[in-house]
Amino acid sequence: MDLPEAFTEKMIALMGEEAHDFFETYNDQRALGLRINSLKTDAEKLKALAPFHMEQVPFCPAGFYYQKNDMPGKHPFHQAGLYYIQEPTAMFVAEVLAPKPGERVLDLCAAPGGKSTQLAAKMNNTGLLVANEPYPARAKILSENIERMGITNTVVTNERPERLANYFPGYFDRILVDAPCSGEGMFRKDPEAMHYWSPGHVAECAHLQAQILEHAYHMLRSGGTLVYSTCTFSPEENEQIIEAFLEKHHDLELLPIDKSSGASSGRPEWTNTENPALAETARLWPHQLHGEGHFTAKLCKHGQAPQRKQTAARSIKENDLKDYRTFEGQALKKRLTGIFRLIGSQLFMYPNACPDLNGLKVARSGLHLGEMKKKRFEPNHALALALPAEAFQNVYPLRSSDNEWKRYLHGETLTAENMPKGWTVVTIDGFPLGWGKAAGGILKNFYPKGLRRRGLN
Ligand SMILES: C[S@@+](CC[C@H](N)C(=O)[O-])C[C@H]1O[C@@H](n2cnc3c(N)ncnc32)[C@H](O)[C@@H]1O
Repeated sequence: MDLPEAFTEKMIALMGEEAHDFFETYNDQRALGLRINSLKTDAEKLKALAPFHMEQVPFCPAGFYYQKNDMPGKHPFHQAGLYYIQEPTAMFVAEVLAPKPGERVLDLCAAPGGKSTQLAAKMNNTGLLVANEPYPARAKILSENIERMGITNTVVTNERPERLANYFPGYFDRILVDAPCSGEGMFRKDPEAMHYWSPGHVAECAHLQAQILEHAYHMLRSGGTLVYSTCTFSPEENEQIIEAFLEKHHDLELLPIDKSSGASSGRPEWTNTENPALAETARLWPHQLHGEGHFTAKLCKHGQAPQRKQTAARSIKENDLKDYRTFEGQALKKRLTGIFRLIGSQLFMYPNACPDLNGLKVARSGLHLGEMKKKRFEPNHALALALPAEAFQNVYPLRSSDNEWKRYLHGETLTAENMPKGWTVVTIDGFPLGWGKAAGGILKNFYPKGLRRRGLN
């Protein structure tokens, strides 16, 4: 691999003899990982059903290495949201933030959603996760991944961090800043990243990272935890960012990170002050474990944090849910309760802990239930993916061992003789894949047009 010359020179200056082992990894295959979605299944079930070779990632209980020929992205279980394909060292970060059910959590730089989907699973779909991404096209991908994984406790915002900071001062229990970076850990995965790399780009990223962290600081409550991470090796974007952040805010303290599963200490000697506390940060190196590489710092805020009074989001009236309730009575076995909100004709169920989101650019507000049409309700794909098969009245079962699922994911009509008329959830080996509507011996296909054929033969 033709690494940028200035990059190799810099790494040799920093690492000395160790640089040899580090550069050797660029001749190896990159590490491939998937993380099981604990909201839908577990390792035992997936191992029994899926034809993949799964080997435990040591620093993430739900994480597994797979082999190139497995191609889990092409398996229908991917569309059913049973796992997220994620670079293994990236899985370390949400383990360090370790959010708990019921908390208020912010993922400030969230697209495409690897870490957000992991955080939501760790929160067991409760509390409130705000997953933010400033670029609209990337926010859309993030939103689709939140939907695929059946996540209902998450609001996807499409905002600049400064606007969110005005809205949510002192609000969050935990914040993740998985910052845009120079991506030195991405060179094996995405060789394009090497073309963007330059010492100037590293400096630009460092400048942006410091700004983003400032906004995150203002949104963290007193006693709250902030995790900062990058997928790059440069000290300017890692230890030096944390060094400056600690100097600016004396109420921040670096917390220790468990390194027993292969992470190593941050490098205070790569900073100006050589603050020994920086050794509490963690580096995951590709020559020390199987993965591409990450940096992670965990901080606690001790000082006071001014807050803004938030108004809780209020549900629309039960009377206005009539068409939805009619649909629900026919299609679901359970009655949903929560904060129902209409955005235009689209009906959502907000996360229970959600404030009203007036004034924010929101790409997804909790569970998208469907659309209120004239005197009828049409369910959204998100609803099929958010509930287990047992929650639906009518099920059209497909098996991954047959090829029928390809026809469904391609958008074709399926035969449905002797099926009860109406909304039906299509499952793959017992896991919901999407909607169909049975009538006259056929199942009309409601798999979203935008998702059809994507990544499939
Ligand atoms: C390293 S990626 C995040 C990866 C994501 N956390 C995941 O695990 O899938 C950084 C993200 O930050 C976004 N970003 C860029 N500039 C930003 C800014 N000023 N504030 C917040 N996010 C920004 C990028 O568009 C990108 O999606």
